[in-house]
Amino acid sequence: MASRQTTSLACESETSFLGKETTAALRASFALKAHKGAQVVQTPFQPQASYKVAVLGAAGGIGQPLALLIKMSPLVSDLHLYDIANVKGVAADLSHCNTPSQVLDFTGASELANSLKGVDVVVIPAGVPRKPGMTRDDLFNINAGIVKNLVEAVADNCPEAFIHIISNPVNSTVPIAAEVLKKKGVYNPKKLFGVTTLDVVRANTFVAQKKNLKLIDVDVPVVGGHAGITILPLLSKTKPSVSLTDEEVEKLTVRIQNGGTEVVEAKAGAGSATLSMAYAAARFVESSLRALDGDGDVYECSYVESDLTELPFFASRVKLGRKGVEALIPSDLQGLTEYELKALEALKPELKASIEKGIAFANKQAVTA
Ligand SMILES: NC(=O)c1ccc[n+]([C@@H]2O[C@H](COP(=O)([O-])OP(=O)(O)OC[C@H]3O[C@@H](n4cnc5c(N)ncnc54)[C@H](O)[C@@H]3O)[C@@H](O)[C@H]2O)c1
Ligand SMILES: O=C(O)C[C@H](O)C(=O)O
Repeated sequence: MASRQTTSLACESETSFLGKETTAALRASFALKAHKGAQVVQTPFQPQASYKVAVLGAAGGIGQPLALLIKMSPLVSDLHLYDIANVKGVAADLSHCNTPSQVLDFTGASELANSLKGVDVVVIPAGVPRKPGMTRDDLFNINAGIVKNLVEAVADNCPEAFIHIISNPVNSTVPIAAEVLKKKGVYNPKKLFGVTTLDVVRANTFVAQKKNLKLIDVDVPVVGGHAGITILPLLSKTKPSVSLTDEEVEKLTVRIQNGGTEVVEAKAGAGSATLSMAYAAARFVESSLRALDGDGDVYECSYVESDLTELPFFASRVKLGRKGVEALIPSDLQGLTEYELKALEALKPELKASIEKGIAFANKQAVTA
């Protein structure tokens, strides 16, 4: 939950997930030429700063709409799109949007290193999605190796970058990435993030619908991890504070935990959440860029190395700054309801096992030089 309101696109108010100033700048960039009578007036547009963002898995269901949303950010000067196939057309298409960033395409392992040179933020949605009946952990066998290889390349080519891991199972792929970075001697826990923003986006949407609140106002912290019961929305910490019956809490919690499965089932074999995920990931990218740009008031939930519980990785609200995670926010975990405390204890064994599975996988693999 970014401290600036981030829950709705610009249509509802001046403020969008891109932030008020950014939204205004974006509008300006969409209207570079304003017609004033017969005269064409150029509206100058200056990005506030210029950051390079790489998307690995950019031709996929998440990658394409995510690339579009990142292309709309005035904070981005260069957008690098990498995939093992089909990325040339995506980049050609996107490059025709008259927003400031230049788009470059990179196809296949031989172009991976170049896609990462000088990059400030790397977003990784590469990998296979779920089909009905599968758990996120069922993706481990394929996606663990993909994430390992990509993070090795990140370590070699842009070790200072913020790394956003989207590929599932996030509960395990983030610990895998950490181990890979450690083996390469470049691990900075402040810059490695599991993207759990979609859980917050869902929680905000479902609570606002249930309580008939303006979406833009609702902010629910979601902690734990990103799979089933490890997703723990702290409804008692909702802002503005809402009054919910025990039955409402139970129903909302289960719906938020099953949000991904809801989409997987509706798509009936054609993949998992892509559009809402792209929206959520773009919000997290924008928050990271604002933090890099010196905004001192950026907060998001993310799955990071943590000492808030006995688990080495845990999703919580974090303060983002130029150097990555500036602080974990412990206050959300204080004064929990009995329901939340029980759910927090219940999620720990599953999350612990997923973390250990990721670490064990990474440690039995050879590091690619
Ligand atoms: N963190 C979350 O909240 C969240 C939400 C939705 C989906 N996901 C996960 O994101 C991942 C991607 O989902 P999707 O719907 O975009 O899948 P998709 O199959 O549509 O796209 C995946 C893309 O990754 C590419 N790819 C595969 N191997 C690669 C490699 N080695 N290097 C680079 N690119 C590679 C594919 O070519 C494809 O273009 C899945 O693992 C899914 O479970 C996570
Ligand atoms: O549910 C999935 O498999 C994709 C993603 O993790 C989601 O929460 O939508």
